[in-house]
Amino acid sequence: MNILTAAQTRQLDQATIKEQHTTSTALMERAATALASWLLRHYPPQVAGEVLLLCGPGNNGGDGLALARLLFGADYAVRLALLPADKYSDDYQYNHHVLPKTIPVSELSAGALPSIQPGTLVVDALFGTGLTRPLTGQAAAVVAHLNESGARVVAVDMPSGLLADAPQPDPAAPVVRATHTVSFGLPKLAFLLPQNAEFVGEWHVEDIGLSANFIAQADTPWHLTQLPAATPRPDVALPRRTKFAYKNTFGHALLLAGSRGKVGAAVLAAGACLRGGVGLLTVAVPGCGYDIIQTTRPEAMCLADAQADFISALPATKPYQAIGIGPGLGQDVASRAVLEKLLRETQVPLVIDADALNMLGEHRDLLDLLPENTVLTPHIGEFARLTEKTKDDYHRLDLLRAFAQQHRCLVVLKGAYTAVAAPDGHVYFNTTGNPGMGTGGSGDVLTGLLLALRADQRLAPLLAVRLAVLAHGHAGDLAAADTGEAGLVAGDLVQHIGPALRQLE
Ligand SMILES: NC(=O)C1=CN([C@@H]2O[C@H](COP(=O)(O)OP(=O)(O)OC[C@H]3O[C@@H](n4cnc5c(N)ncnc54)[C@H](O)[C@@H]3O)[C@@H](O)[C@H]2O)[C@H](O)CC1
Ligand SMILES: [K+]
Repeated sequence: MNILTAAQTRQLDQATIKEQHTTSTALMERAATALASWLLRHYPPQVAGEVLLLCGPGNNGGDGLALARLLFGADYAVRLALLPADKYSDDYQYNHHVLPKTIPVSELSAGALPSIQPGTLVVDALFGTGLTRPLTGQAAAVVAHLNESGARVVAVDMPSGLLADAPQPDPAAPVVRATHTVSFGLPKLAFLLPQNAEFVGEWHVEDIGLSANFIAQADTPWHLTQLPAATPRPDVALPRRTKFAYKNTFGHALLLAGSRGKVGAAVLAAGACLRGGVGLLTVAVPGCGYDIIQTTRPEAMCLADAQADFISALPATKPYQAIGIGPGLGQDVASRAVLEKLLRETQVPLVIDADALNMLGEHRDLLDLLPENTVLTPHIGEFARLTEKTKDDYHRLDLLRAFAQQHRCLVVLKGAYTAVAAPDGHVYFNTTGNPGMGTGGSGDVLTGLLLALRADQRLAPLLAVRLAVLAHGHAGDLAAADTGEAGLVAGDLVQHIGPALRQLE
């Protein structure tokens, strides 16, 4: 699914109105109805206590007014505080006009602040995607007051003060710190960046029947990767295996991994690759790992002991459809020699992770040798070593897109919403996974899964990478359902890859 900019969400409204022969007021009613049903589910009247709705002068405020009317009808105790402005949108004025007269409304006078008791449930309908500049004056004072009040805040569409698709021009300007943000149709880019989490809180998207055609054709570099069951128009799915498919279809992969004390990384990556459906797997580990691989993963072939010391001589790479290098490899000179040889000599699709990534970071001239559609899987620290350190998630996204375009590679930037950057500069945010996956070996499992899907001759490079990231996160969600997030270990991910992949078909 595409992620739209603030401007595109306005065009989406217009497209929906035209396509469905409806009106902006009717769209607002849909938004308010979705908000009311969300509140009924999460904060029913007996739990909510009094609901204070803060309304701004535009359609975000209009949503708040319409919501107040609906909540009042659903037996909530509601109170309104309206921010004065020199102009109000038409839909705002309509909803203000039809407000039941018995709802207490305080039209805040210039400079006045609403009275907010700690624990009050506040609906933030001050500003949404129409925000064009940092909040100042009374709007800023109201937001600062709200943030100090201890109230639980449900933000309508956006936490007021945060831009939907760009960094804050003034980091000192106040932004609502919402407990929940309830948006419409699809998430904003801002929801997917960790630095905004303190303002967005837990985000939710309600379907209000916005034009799926407009969303699908919108020209945007930002996209979501979702489980097929989670979206009406899945854009990724794992093709079913036909009866006549055979081992070669699913490829023969080579995994170069492991070193003394870090053979476990090779075991996890090998397990994930096998569970990921690879046809054949050959693992090249140093001598110390040979017996361990043979016993823990008998399905894998292990380079014969003499050859297994691949640090000196890279095995012939012709028989393989994909090669993975990095998990637990170590960064000694010999490993670098193998990586360099691999980059210079083979055109086989590569998945480069962990220690091999760090070697690229230290010897950036090697980046010029990357074959097209090489998959790199850095976490934020490894990506900084490949590009530059930054604390700004927006700047990091720019770096990510530029890097993928410059090196024509697929970069999997691991994080809360793992972002896959493609050589054309498009970025795909993953929507599966949980914090329990921040556990040792989780990255090795992803590498094995990427290797399996890159070896699958039916999958184009970008689809293979998006599916692997989606399945990895989903395996984590399935595993956490059993073990809890704290109890989750990387081996559990491997065990749940099969069931996870089944739900991608
Ligand atoms: N498709 C959808 O997502 C729908 C969204 N809806 C709601 O509409 C708002 C967007 O409404 P809009 O009138 O464009 O703007 P806002 O209400 O966000 O802002 C009001 C107004 O405020 C002015 N303004 C901008 N920045 C500032 C500032 N820093 N200080 C003071 N005033 C400012 C500017 O003139 C804005 O126009 C969207 O968020 C949804 O809540 C529809 O209701 C349903 C479909
Ligand atoms: K808002």
